[in-house]
Amino acid sequence: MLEFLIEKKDKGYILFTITRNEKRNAINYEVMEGLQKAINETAGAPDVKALVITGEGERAFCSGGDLSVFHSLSTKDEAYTMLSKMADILYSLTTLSKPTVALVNGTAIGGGCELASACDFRLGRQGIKAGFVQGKQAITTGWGGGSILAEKLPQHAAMKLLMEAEPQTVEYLFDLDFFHGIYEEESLSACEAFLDKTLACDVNVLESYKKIWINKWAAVNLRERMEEEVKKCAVLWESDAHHQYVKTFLNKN
Ligand SMILES: CC[C@@H](C(=O)O)C(=O)SCCNC(=O)CCNC(=O)[C@H](O)C(C)(C)COP(=O)(O)OP(=O)(O)OC[C@H]1O[C@@H](n2cnc3c(N)ncnc32)[C@H](O)[C@@H]1OP(=O)(O)O
Repeated sequence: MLEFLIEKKDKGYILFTITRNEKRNAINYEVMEGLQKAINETAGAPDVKALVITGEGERAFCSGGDLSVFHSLSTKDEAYTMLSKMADILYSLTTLSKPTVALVNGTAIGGGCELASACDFRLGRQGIKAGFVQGKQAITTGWGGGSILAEKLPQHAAMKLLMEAEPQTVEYLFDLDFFHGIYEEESLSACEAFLDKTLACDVNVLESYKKIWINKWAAVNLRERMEEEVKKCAVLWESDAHHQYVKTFLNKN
């Protein structure tokens, strides 16, 4: 069964859905490939103006890395290979030439929050929670999401989220400017209403504006900072404390 869906919508955007509800939309290697494909298709299609990312069902947007797959990565070097692969994808998502939306329809945990941070806009469904919980798992954001968050949020807000490592309510995250809208209606309708005016603009206009931020992120060496973050996480990954967390989670479930 395919672990993701890429749909071109009539309103002029591509919808990427992780279809692993039974694993709370955790990211494995297949989802990584799918995400890169959706990014490339959005960039390459002249009639596509935006990319929207979401998760199947209502339970989870994305529960981060698939621990049932990644638990086999025990050394720093093994972890680095996986972490840097996803960091490359998140950088290409961050710097995609068109606007991007994380449609956070359910819980977002760990790498799920990194994925959302890489999007230009984040919409959260009423009642959901999201958290950069990596700190409670004896690691840090391993896909470069901490550096991305530092570009998107004021310093105090980004630091608080990363250093407290707790799932927080959508209202709390809206107040910190992590979410740009809270919705109660059906997810796609809420997203289309949010994007309505943007999708009415010419694609060249959208790309020109997006370039302002792409240039800024290049000037502040975002890619290099993400790489440093990945390397630091890879070192923590091989600690006993992190392996113990993963073992406990997998045994509990
Ligand atoms: C690895 C990269 C790293 C980074 O660089 O950022 C990270 O992403 S670290 C974060 C890793 N993710 C987690 O620790 C999240 C773990 N999951 C949860 O805390 C919870 O599942 C949930 C997301 C809060 C949802 O809770 P709930 O709705 O109660 O579902 P269950 O816990 O019962 O899970 C159902 C089912 O899904 C499996 N599952 C959930 N998350 C993952 C995951 N990340 N990887 C693999 N499998 C996952 C869970 O094991 C259950 O499976 P079954 O028992 O077989 O039904």
